[in-house]
Amino acid sequence: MSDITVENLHWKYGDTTILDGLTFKVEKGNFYSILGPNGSGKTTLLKNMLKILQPQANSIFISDTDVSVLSAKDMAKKVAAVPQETTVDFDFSTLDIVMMGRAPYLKRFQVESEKDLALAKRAMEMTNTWQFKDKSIKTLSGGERQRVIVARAIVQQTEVLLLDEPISHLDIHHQVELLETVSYLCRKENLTVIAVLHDINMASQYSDFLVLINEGKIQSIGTVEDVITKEAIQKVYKTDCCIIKNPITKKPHIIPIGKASDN
Ligand SMILES: Nc1ncnc2c1ncn2[C@@H]1O[C@H](COP(=O)(O)OP(=O)(O)OP(=O)(O)O)[C@@H](O)[C@H]1O
Repeated sequence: MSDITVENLHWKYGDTTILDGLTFKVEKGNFYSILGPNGSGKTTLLKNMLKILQPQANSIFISDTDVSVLSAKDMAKKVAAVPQETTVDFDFSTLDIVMMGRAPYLKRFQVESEKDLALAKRAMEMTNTWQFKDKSIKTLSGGERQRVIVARAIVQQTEVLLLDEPISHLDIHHQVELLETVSYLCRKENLTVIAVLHDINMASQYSDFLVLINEGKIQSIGTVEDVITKEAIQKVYKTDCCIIKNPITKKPHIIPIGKASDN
């Protein structure tokens, strides 16, 4: 059974159609990357899935539940998110920020337990952030903060993790570390991951499946070999490329050659 179903999802900003009847299914426990050019609607899709933007009824289902009717607290038990912008304005300790991931499970005025602290420690060790636990979140670098927000998402213990360009501020070491952590969660904890990525080669290496979006529509969905084709890159990104097999992982690896000609 599908874990997430998106069915004929539309979204407009004013009179401008951004999502134009998106329909696709996501299978539980897999790593999906969403690819597509700037402005194609990837973040708008994620915001609908998180109910930051209110989706129309019967357009997004998680484990057969229509998300449009879920309360904020119930949503937070099902879906965790790592947003594109992770700046925090408050002077909280890093550990406090991660512990906020437990909020959906606490009753009013209830304080966190030893179990909550153990979950936070585990998540921070997985993301290599435990050493920052007493530091103010405001003093961390962009990349360090990103990993802390991933730890907060992990302690939320949801079925689904959505990440919007999670590696855009990270150096290559931390990009690999973060994607390996997320892949590990998929495999070991049956977490369903949907990540918006711009780096096609990283997406190819770490994803089980890809969803390619163009102008608010699904261009293609499938295995990395199905989706990463010369023709699709040329059509969607207006870029000529050659595609080789990564000699180690055997996954498709694109090498851009130049801007595609207009005809
Ligand atoms: N609040 C808003 N009001 C009006 N238009 C918006 C708003 N947010 C986004 N848009 C427009 O919606 C379109 C899709 O934006 P979205 O952020 O979903 O694209 P994206 O695929 O995530 O792009 P990128 O790769 O550049 O992050 C863009 O044309 C954008 O300008």
